[in-house]
Amino acid sequence: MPLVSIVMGSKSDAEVMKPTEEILEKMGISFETLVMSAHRTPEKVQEFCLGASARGVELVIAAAGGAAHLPGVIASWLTLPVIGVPVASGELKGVDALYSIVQMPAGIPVATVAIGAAGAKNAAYLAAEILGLKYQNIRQAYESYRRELKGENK
Ligand SMILES: Nc1c(C(=O)O)ncn1[C@@H]1O[C@H](COP(=O)(O)O)[C@@H](O)[C@H]1O
Repeated sequence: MPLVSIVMGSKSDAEVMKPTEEILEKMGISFETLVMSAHRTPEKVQEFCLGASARGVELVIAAAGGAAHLPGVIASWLTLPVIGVPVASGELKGVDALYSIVQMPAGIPVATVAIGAAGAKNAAYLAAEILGLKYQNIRQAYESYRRELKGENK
């Protein structure tokens, strides 16, 4: 059973989300990667959301570009933490996605990270921080990464 669901609006977002998968793997966090769209496949989104908690999912990382409603719609169905990753797709280069994801109405938060590669990485690190509150092995893996990072930047 995966702890984290990485959900993206299109197969075309997959490349951007590779670092997220790599970091989760490194931290020993089980995950699944799914493609679904609040616009194109709304029933699939609903089905995913209704079943997520029962399947043991504890956190969702949702990536989308353009009119990026997917993270917010997922957050509206769930009471699990949702981290939103704005993808730079199309003419507005991710600023459209950033604004769509970050400007949620009060009560339905989406923890929004930066556009693109840095955001995709930070989504995984933030997931490790959140899940590390409950899982000691994840906390240790994340703390070990932070020590490494400090060493590299001395
Ligand atoms: N923002 C959304 C949603 C959604 O929010 O439900 N569904 C697809 N998309 C985004 O459309 C962009 C272009 O998709 P295509 O490359 O498939 O045309 C992608 O970045 C996707 O995340």
